[in-house]
Amino acid sequence: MSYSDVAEQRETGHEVAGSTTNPAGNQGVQSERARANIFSSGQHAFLLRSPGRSIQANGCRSQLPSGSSATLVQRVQQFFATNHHGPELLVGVLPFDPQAEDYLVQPEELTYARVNVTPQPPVAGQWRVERAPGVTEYQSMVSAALAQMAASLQQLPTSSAKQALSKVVLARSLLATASEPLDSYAVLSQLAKDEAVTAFIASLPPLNGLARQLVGGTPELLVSRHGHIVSSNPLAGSAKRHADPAVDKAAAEALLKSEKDRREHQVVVESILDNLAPFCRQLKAPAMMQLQSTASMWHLGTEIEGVLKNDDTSSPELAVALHPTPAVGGTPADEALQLIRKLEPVDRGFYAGAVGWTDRQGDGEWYLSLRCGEVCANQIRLFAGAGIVADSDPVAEAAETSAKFVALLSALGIDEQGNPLSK
Ligand SMILES: C=C(O[C@@H]1C=C(C(=O)O)C=C[C@H]1O)C(=O)O
Repeated sequence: MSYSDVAEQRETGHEVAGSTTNPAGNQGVQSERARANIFSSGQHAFLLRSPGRSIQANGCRSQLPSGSSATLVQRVQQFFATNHHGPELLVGVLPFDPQAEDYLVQPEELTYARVNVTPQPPVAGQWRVERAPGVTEYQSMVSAALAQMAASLQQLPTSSAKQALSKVVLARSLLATASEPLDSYAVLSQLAKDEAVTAFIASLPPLNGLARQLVGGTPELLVSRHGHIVSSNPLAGSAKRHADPAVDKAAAEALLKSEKDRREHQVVVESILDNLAPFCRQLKAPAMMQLQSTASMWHLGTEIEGVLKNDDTSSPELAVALHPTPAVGGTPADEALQLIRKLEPVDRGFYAGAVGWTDRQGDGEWYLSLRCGEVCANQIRLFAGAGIVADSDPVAEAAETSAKFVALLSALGIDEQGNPLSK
């Protein structure tokens, strides 16, 4: 039985037998304490809890040989063709940069049962936060991107204006250092309070012998494949949420009407439809973009669904075809990528890449790794980005990145300066 079958049964309320598999054939859903211990023990661990589905994978039975996105489909195919023992599933992370190396493993054991997470106190103690780049530098990066877009448009004859650089997503990062080691599971437990997001923890390749994990709560589905159904839920165009319901509603309405945000969103939808079309015999997206929200942000969103032409098209193949979408990269993708490499001072690593799983049948789910941080010992590096289009305002774009940091910073119990949040 594939993961999709199990998840489908869960969703429809049927009892699921054998929700945990491991080599000894043992069954059982772990206690939350046991789960938290796994995440702090340094062994390989993976947890993905989306609004409808959960998957938890512990241990590393074998690692998929790492490589760039160009070889992912072939490596995954080869893996399932030659590995016959253990769970028929790979879980892990794809980097933002398609030329960088991914990190996927076949776990020792799997749990599909709904993961309930009890909020635990965020890390206590003192924090120091360093910005890279600083806010003023970020605004200069946005101005540089705007200049590049104008130049790109000027260099092309009017008939080719569509090929000009029209969107680039620029990110900034915060390195937060605590006075004691960080507990990724406690950070996840705070993020998971927001039922609108897909909460995740994924082990990353160790750095200088130290265990690292990516922990986050993402609102965005890059792509999923269940049987012959393909789904994607791109978000682009954002506004901060407000405690006052009237102000919050006004912010949402203004976002829905904003010509600049609608254009920013449309670019993403078009790119996804163009890239999915060759794989699909049916493909549909609603004519109108919708408002979608998390606890701290409003977004413009579109739910895209397609029917595959060929059942051999796997979820890694679809993820590679789409990534990086202009929700996290830009358009044209290559030019945007070059500009990101040139302007951003900190390598994105696995931020704005994807986190997810694929099984032997090719089913799988890949979420964009957003609203996340890379945890190592007593540090966490956070990233947040904003889509820059022709009439972007550098000050407003910097403010948008601050708003996107709120989810993670609140989970840590601090503000952007590292001061404790008042209760
Ligand atoms: C890049 C991020 O978010 C992406 C960019 C968005 C935008 O520019 O409006 C909205 C959602 C995400 O697709 C981020 O959260 O860091």
